[in-house]
Amino acid sequence: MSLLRGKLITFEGIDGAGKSTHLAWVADFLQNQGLEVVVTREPGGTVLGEALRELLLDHRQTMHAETEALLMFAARREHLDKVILSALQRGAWVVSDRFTDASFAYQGGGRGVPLAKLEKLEQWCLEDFSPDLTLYFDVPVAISRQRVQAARTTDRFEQESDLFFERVRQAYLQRVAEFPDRIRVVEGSLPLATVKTAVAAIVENFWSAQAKEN
Ligand SMILES: Nc1ncnc2c1ncn2[C@@H]1O[C@H](COP(=O)(O)OP(=O)(O)OP(=O)(O)O)[C@@H](O)[C@H]1O
Ligand SMILES: Cc1cn([C@H]2C[C@H](O)[C@@H](COP(=O)(O)O)O2)c(=O)[nH]c1=O
Repeated sequence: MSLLRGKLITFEGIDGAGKSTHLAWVADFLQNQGLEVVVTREPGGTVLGEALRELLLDHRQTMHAETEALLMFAARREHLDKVILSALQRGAWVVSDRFTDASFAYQGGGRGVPLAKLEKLEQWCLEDFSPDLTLYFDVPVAISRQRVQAARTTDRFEQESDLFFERVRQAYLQRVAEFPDRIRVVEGSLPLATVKTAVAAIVENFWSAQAKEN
């Protein structure tokens, strides 16, 4: 993994936190610095991953919480193999809408899958690999619910209760406390322009630090 020349930036947060809205802008910014940028998402990013996504998000499906966790990590293993590692090895920067933190938040916090089991899966699938920078968009559950319901028909996760999303949010905040150097918090409930300024500051600082190192 030490031969990787590119960087992985991940976007995290509960549904409707504003990740996708800002991800496109970040990809444009990095491209304008002359970088090759690969935009991807989880679950998904590969043919198999997108097929698993269809099943995982389909509100007609029911599955055991640990089955859900295993499918998330299966999709991630494929994503790492087919998209992320090869891109990083050739020097591209990868911007992913969600990655492993989501499994700890949704399957761990939301569904109650023991963290020790998720840690084992993470170690198995990723070994010592982790994102270089994570932007966590923090929003109160009530705001995320309003945004999702206004924007589209809801999927299997989005149909979960407010209590589920409170647990997911708390689990994300626990990840923030655990990985303070990697995960940066963005106040996603502020007006769009203010959020964009905050995102820009984080990404531009990260980019400048990397550019100075090389
Ligand atoms: N800061 C903001 N203020 C007001 N509305 C916002 C803000 N950020 C995003 N939105 C709106 O909220 C909705 C959800 O945003 P977006 O799709 O970016 O969220 P997301 O985190 O990617 O959600 P999901 O994980 O469910 O895909 C969109 O309609 C978007 O325009
Ligand atoms: C990677 C990952 C995702 N999820 C959940 C979180 C979201 O509700 C959906 C993905 O939908 P989005 O609109 O693309 O955000 O999947 C999860 O539960 N666990 C995971 O590891």
